[in-house]
Amino acid sequence: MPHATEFTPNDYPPFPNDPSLKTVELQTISLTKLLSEDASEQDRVFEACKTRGFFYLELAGCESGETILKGADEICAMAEEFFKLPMEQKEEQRMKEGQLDGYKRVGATVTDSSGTKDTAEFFNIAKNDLTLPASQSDKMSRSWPPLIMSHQPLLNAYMRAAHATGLHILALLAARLGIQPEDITSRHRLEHRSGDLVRLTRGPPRADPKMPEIQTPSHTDFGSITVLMNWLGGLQVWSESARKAGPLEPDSEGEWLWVKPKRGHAVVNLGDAMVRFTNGAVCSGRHRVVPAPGEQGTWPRFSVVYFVRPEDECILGRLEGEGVPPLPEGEVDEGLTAREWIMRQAKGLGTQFTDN
Ligand SMILES: O=C(O)CCC(=O)C(=O)O
Ligand SMILES: [Fe+2]
Repeated sequence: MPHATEFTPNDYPPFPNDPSLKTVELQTISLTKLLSEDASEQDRVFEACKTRGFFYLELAGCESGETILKGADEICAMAEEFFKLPMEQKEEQRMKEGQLDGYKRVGATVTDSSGTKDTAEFFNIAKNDLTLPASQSDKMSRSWPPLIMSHQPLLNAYMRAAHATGLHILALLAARLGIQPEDITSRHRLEHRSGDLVRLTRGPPRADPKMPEIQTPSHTDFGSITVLMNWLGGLQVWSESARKAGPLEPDSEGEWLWVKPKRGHAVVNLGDAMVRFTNGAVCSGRHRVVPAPGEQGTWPRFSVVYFVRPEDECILGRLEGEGVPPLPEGEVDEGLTAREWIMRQAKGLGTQFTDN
């Protein structure tokens, strides 16, 4: 029996307690402690970012954390409504060539070199549009559906909290690497154009108990830092930390490990831009999404992701800092802008921008 209301996290069964499911051990970092400049919490986050590039962020106890925690539930209820709209209405919001925002239907992305299609749909909502004051709605890059516009205050508050949280973490990593924190913050100004967005994703229940359908294919995130809220299992990380970007297949021996969802916590991970800025001092972990294991897999899986990305015109290259390794003799940065990098990676991930 399909579930009539799909996003009901209080009804979800727990992640299975099955020793054959290998899970990853991630550090749990308190946002409240980070915001109060707790040095040992900063040490732990720095360590997590130098190794796997993934950690749990405990959200309770501070205003921005509570905004994310409560906001994600409300945004997810909205996402359920959005994905229930007739396909023609969703397709009106289709992501077109050269765009990062909009709707991507099931199957628009290939997940492997033999062309297997993805099974999740997502909707990307642009930070630059939803954080505009109401008097400037005419400056929006597209006409967002009424469902989104009626939630603008919620999305605006969420985006600002997630952006500020991400930047706080990036700035402290910079400081630990001897990079001027302003060298990071000046490249991620909220009002400036960037590929920042909220992504709402819906993956269907597991169709085949053995073969995991791929909801989101293997990738590293393109931007600087990602704040992910999810309620069901399904996210997996590649066991070997790598510092090389690029879809689709992992380039090292290893295996997929489940990331257990943890109530009250975001999953935070670094993206490729931070690897570039730090010339590999920190890691951008490879991950993918499959349907949740066990009983959890009978539910559709939703996630709400905020991507903090560098400003469009920012050059992705090594920043100066005593903890940042030098480029090899004779090597220079490619000089790509963040926009060029993100568009290139989005294409490489296999997103097809076709009408069919
Ligand atoms: O849905 C998730 O849990 C993560 C999705 C993801 O990795 C992405 O959209 O980049
Ligand atoms: Fe991702």
